Order: sequence, then structure tokens, then C-alpha cells
Amino acid sequence: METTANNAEITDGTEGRRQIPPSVYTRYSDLLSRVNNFSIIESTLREGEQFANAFFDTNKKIEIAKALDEFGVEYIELTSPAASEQSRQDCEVISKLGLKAKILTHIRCHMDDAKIAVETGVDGVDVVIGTSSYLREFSHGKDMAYIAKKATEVINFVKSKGIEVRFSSEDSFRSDLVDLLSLYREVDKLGVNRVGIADTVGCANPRQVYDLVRTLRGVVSCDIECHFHNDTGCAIANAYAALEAGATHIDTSILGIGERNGITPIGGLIARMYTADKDYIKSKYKLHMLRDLENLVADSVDVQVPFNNYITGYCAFTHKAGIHAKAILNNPSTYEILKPEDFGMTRYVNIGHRLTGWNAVKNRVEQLGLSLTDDQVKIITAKIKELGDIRPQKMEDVDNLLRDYHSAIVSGDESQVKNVLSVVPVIPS
Ligand SMILES: CC(=O)SCCNC(=O)CCNC(=O)[C@H](O)C(C)(C)COP(=O)(O)OP(=O)(O)OC[C@H]1O[C@@H](n2cnc3c(N)ncnc32)[C@H](O)[C@@H]1OP(=O)(O)O
Ligand SMILES: O=C(O)CCC(=O)C(=O)O
Ligand SMILES: [Zn+2]
Repeated sequence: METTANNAEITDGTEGRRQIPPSVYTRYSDLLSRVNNFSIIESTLREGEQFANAFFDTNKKIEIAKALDEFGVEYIELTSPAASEQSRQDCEVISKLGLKAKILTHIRCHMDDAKIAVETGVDGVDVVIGTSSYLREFSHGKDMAYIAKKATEVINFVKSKGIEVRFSSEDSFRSDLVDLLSLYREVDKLGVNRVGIADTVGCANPRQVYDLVRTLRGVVSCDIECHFHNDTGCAIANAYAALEAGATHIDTSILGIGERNGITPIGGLIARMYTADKDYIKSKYKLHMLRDLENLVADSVDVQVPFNNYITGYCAFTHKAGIHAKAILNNPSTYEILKPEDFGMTRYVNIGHRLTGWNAVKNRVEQLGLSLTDDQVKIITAKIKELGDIRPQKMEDVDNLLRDYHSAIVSGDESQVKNVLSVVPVIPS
């Protein structure tokens, strides 16, 4: 059974649908929730550049920006033009590409940075400054009064250029709540497009995120962007909790690359949001492009796509255990919440091992165009298990065994059947 958040129905994975009582879906139908109405601020070319291995030359940045644009992200965030001369020129070049996605650059809360940023032709500027006592004491050394004053100056300046401006507090979850809300209220009054919450050290959990975003939603009228680091594995869940609480924009990067172990990965966020509202996600993003996007970035930063990556990991749609395989073959929704075909991926049922079952083997027998009775399939399944007790079997070897067994049965020669079944497992030395 599968629950869809937007229409509050339960589907059985086939055509049949029935209504469920309102009490079950009250949380999802919360009017402030933006689970099915949000934008991605894709930061592979900003946060992602902070990943240990990352170096994107101009051509690579252009290639990544175009691919992200085609995929359908709403915003692309670029490294600060204050970082280096090439970074500044890259902001200019990418702003001139004429992409559908809006181009943002990310700067410190400082007039020098703001002046350079607005000259690059970007559609908007993301301004950030640390508000936790750690960062106020050990990073920039400024107090809240200074931050509010400088933020006002920078925001008014960016706004005067007629482009978008977002103001974000770095390390929001270790900042004083009253300080934070007062600051956000002030910048909201100045007319920022968005305020941002950042879990810079990855310390927040979904419940804390929900509470902070929901509180902030009651304080500001502008959009709310959220940025989650993944140090403790909560980056996707936190993004989801933020959207449930009314956040409107989520920062992502391809494969989650970023400072330390990175931020919310775009693929993982897509998997989560597809599960909440498949039609919405399919209408917004070209999901078949996800694998190519990830491979492009993996190659550029010299890493492998993880084996268990969301959606595109090599085993993301591989089914192994007999109980799973039987049900999957009857109806994929039994053990799959994501449809591989929606992402250009393929389902695979692995039978060459001791956890297999006769239903999965029967399916393979049929795929090979062989004809065996259920009892015969059970006998050959026992043989596969015997071989699988020694080591996993390659699909090719299992297929050969099935063909040999089938030929022996068809020949009607009992000794041939015995021969096939007495194949001795080779014990690895
Ligand atoms: C959490 C995040 O990921 S935020 C984004 C991080 N991104 C970057 O750092 C972009 C790449 N950075 C750079 O190229 C450089 O750090 C620069 C160009 C921004 C600054 O370089 P430098 O002037 O050499 O300073 P340095 O990096 O040593 O220190 C940072 C300076 O910014 C100040 N600062 C730090 N954060 C902020 C902020 N949010 N707003 C304003 N000032 C800040 C610090 O106090 C320090 O100032 P100081 O020169 O008076 O000591
Ligand atoms: O600008 C932001 O909101 C986030 C900055 C950042 O990368 C972080 O705080 O981790
Ligand atoms: Zn970050």
C-alpha cells in the first residue's frame, strides 16, 4: 500500500484507490506545508566547490550549470565573486548563458563583496553572516547590533540594483532564538526575497528544524530557504521537515558534495519528495537526467557514485531475497517506493545465491523460454542454494545450469538429470 501526501489517498500500486479517513492525513494537508510547492537552490557550483576534491574550471561550470538548468532546478548558486578573479568572471559568464534557472551568487555580509556581486549580472545575491556565539566570537567577531546594521546596508544596496536578495544566518541552530527572530523580522521589513536558515555544522534534527521553521514562518512574510549539512546524516530528513513546516526553498548539491561531508544531495531530496508527491516532482524535473548529472559531477571531482546512492546507486533497484523477489515479480510496489523506469533505471532480480526462492527461479526459467514444472523448479532451486552455500553464482552460470537441467529433463534420460544435479560446488581455495 502506498500513501500519497497530496491527495490523501491510499493506492495499492494498481488501479484501485480508496479514500482514507481525514485523521490519517491531517499532518500532510497542513496548509503551511510546502511539500508540494518548493524550489531547489542548487549549490554544486558554490557549496559543492567547497568539497575537498572540487575544482571546476569555467567550461566545467558551464557544463554543470547547463545540465542543472535542463534538469529543471529553479536556482543555481555560484561561488562568491570575491573569492578570486576567475570566480568573478565565471559569475559573469554563467549569468550571460540565458538559462531558465535564476543565477545567484553567495557573499559575506560586507559591502565590498556586495559591490562586486551586483556588477556580475546575477539575478540575485545570497548574503550570509554567522549569528552563533561561536562564529560571532571566533569568525567575524561582530555583535548582533553590528550584524543588523551591516545587513541593512548590504540588503538595501542589493535591492537598489533591482535584483533578488536573500539574507541568511550561518549556524542558525546554535544561535540565540530571540536574536535570530529579531534579525529576521528586521530584514523581512526591508523587503528581502528570502531569509535563510543554515545548519552549518549538521547538528539539527528534523524536530528542531520543524520547530524553528514553523516559528519563523509566523514571524516573516518572505520566503524561507534552508541549508542542511549532513554531518549526522539528517540533511534530507531535515529538508523534508523544513518543507513540512513551511520552508519554500531547499539548498542542494549533486551527490551532496560540499564542505566536510556536504549537504542535502539533490538525488536524495528528489527521492524523498517523489515519495511525497510523485506527479509534482515528475512535472518539475527531468528525472531521467539524474544519473548523468551525478556521473558528470562524480567524474569532475574524482569520486565514485556510492553503491547505495539514492535512485542511481548500482543496487538501488536490485532485489535479492526470495521473499522479496516473489512479491516484486507479482507487483513491484510491494518492495519499491520509487519506480525505476521514472528515473531511466532498471529493476534487477538476483537469483544466483542461497537466499533465492523457487518463485524467482521459475521467473528466470520462463524468461529463458524453458518449460519446467513447479516441482522441477523447486529441485533446481535447491541445487542453486547448494552451490550458493559455497559462493555467489554468476547469472550466466545459473542460466547454464537451468538450461542443462532443462535439456536433461527433455531428454527423458534419468542419468543425465542426475549428472546435472550432482554438479559438485567448487570450493574456493
Ligand atoms: C558556511 C559557509 O560555507 S559560508 C561560505 C564560505 N565561502 C567562502 O569562504 C568563499 C571562499 N572564500 C574566500 O575566497 C575567502 O575566504 C574570502 C575572499 C571570502 C575572504 O578572504 P580573506 O579576506 O583572505 O579573509 P579570510 O578568508 O582569511 O577570513 C575571512 C574574513 O571574512 C570575515 N567574515 C567571515 N564571515 C563573514 C561574513 N559572513 N560576513 C562578513 N565578514 C565575514 C572574517 O572576519 C575575516 O575577516 P578579516 O579579514 O577581517 O579577518
Ligand atoms: O548561506 C547560507 O544559507 C548557508 C551558508 C553555508 O554554506 C552554511 O552555513 O553551511
Ligand atoms: Zn554550507
